[in-house]
Amino acid sequence: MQPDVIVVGAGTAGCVVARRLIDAGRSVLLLEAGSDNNSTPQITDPSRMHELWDTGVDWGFRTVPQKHAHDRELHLPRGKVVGGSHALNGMIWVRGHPTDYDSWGPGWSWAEVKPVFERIESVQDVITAYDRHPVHESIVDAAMQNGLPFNENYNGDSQDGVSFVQLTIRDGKRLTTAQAYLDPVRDDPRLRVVCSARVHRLLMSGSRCVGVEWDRGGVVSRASAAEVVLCAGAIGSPVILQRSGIGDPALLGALDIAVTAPIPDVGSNLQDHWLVPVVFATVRPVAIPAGLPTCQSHLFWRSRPELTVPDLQPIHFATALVSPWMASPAHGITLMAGLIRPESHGTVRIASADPGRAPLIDPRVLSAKADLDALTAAVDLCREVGAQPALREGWGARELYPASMAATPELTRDYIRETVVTYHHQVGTCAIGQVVDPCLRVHGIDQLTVADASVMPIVPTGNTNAPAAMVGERAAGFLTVGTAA
Ligand SMILES: Cc1cc2nc3c(=O)[nH]c(=O)nc-3n(C[C@H](O)[C@H](O)[C@H](O)COP(=O)(O)OP(=O)(O)OC[C@H]3O[C@@H](n4cnc5c(N)ncnc54)[C@H](O)[C@@H]3O)c2cc1C
Repeated sequence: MQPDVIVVGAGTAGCVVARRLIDAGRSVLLLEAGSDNNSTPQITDPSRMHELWDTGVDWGFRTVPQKHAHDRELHLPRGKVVGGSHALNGMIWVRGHPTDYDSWGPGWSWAEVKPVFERIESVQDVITAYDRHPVHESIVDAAMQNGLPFNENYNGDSQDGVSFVQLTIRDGKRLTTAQAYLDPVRDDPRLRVVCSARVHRLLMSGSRCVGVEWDRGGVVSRASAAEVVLCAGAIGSPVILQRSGIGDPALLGALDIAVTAPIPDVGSNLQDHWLVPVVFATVRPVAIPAGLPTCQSHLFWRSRPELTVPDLQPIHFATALVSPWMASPAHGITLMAGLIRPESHGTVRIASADPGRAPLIDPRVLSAKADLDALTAAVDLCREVGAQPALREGWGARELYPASMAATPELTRDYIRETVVTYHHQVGTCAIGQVVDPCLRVHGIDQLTVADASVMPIVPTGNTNAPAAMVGERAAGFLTVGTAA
C-alpha cells in the first residue's frame, strides 16, 4: 500500500484525522506504537481507569527531578494503545474558555472553533445526565455553601462555578475517538491500521518529508506518502521531530544528529496543569459503582478576584487519593486543588539518537512563584469546601491532608511542593507560531503537519481532550479543503 497520507499515532487527535481523511477519499496508513486492544474492562469501565497506570497501555513517562517539587520525578501517564490518552483519561469534556483560542492565530478564533466542537459533539457522545454519586451531590452543595454559584453547563456561556462534569461515555462504557471516529471506517479498504509500530523518524528528501520509518517487533519498515501527519502527542511528536533532525541545532549537534531544519522551539514551551490533593476521611462509606468514574464534579474559580478568566479548576474524587507516605482512611474523598493557567513552562528533549532511550521531560513545575501562589489559593478553597456542613455533617468529612501540614503559609507551600502531580494536560511542544504555522504545517518543511495537543501554544483553561479532538478536525480540514476549512 502506498497511502496518500501517513498518520502517526492513533490517539485522540490521530483517530479524528484518519477518519476525516478517509471521509475525504484519501488512503491512510495509521501507525500506532501501542496495541489495538482497547476493550479490556480496565479501559472500558470508567470506574477502573486508575488500574491503567504503569501497565502496557501507559508510556509511563517520568520527568527529570523537579527542583521546585522536592526533586521528585513525576509520573506522566500517556496512552499507548489505539485511542491514545483518551483510553486512559478521566473522560471529562471541556471546550475551554473562548479567549483561549485568541492567541492561536488566523483560523482559530472562538467563532471559528466553536462550530468544530459542536460537530465533534455530534459524533462523540458527551453525557450530561447520569446517576451522580450522592457524595458528588454533597460536594456540589458544599461548594455552594462556600459561596460558589452552581453552573449547569460550564461549556456554555460561562465556565465559572461548581458543576457536574460532562463525560465521553456511551452505555456505561468509555467512548474514545477511536470508537467514535475510527471504528466506523475500520473495514474501508483505504484505511490500514498498523499497531505495535513505533515510529523512529521521518524520511526526508531535502526539506520535503517523504515518509516514515518504524520498528515493529524488531523489524524496521518504511513507507512513503504524499503527506505525513504527526499525531503522537505532546511528548511523542517533538521527540520524532528531534530524532529526524528538526529541532534546536545545539541539541541536535550535541547528539550528532544532522540538522534537517533548525527550529529551536521544537520541544520547548511544554505546559501542563497541576493538582494538589486535599484529602478527607468520611464516616459514611463512599463506593463508585461500575460504569461511572470516581470524578463527577469540578469547579472553575479564580485565585484572585481581579482575574478575567478562571485560573483554578479543582476536581473532586469519590475516593481518598493518598501518596505512599500518607495514612489511608477506610473511606474518603479527595478535592484536588487544580491550577489551569500556569506560568511555569518546560521542555521535552531527546536524550540520544537512540529511539530506545526515554526523553528528558522537564516541565519545571512551580518554577514560577505565581503558580505556587495560585495553588495555595486552590488548596485553601478546597479546605474551605470540605469543611462545609454538606460534607462535614452529611458524610462526617474530616480533613486528613494537608491539615496541620498547612498550619502556616510556608508549611502549605512545602506541602504543595511535596504533593504536586500532573493534571495530565501536557501541550505546547510544537506550538503554532513557533514550530508550525496556523495551518499546522511545520515551518520550512513540505508535506509535514503536526496535529495533536503539542500544537496548542497556551494550555487551554480546562481539560485538553476536547481541544485535541478539535485540532484533529481542523488539521483534516486544512489538508483536504485548505485554509478556509
Ligand atoms: C490519566 C489521564 C487523565 C486525563 N483526563 C482527562 C480528562 O478527563 N479530560 C480531558 O479533556 N483530558 C484528559 N486527559 C488529557 C487528554 O486525554 C489528552 O490531552 C489528549 O488525549 C491528547 O490527545 P493527543 O492526540 O494529543 O495525544 P494522545 O491521545 O496521547 O495520542 C498520541 C498517540 O500517539 C502514539 N504514539 C506516540 N509516539 C509514537 C510513535 N513514536 N510511534 C507511533 N505512535 C506513537 C501514542 O501511543 C498515542 O496513541 C487525561 C490524560 C491522561 C493521561
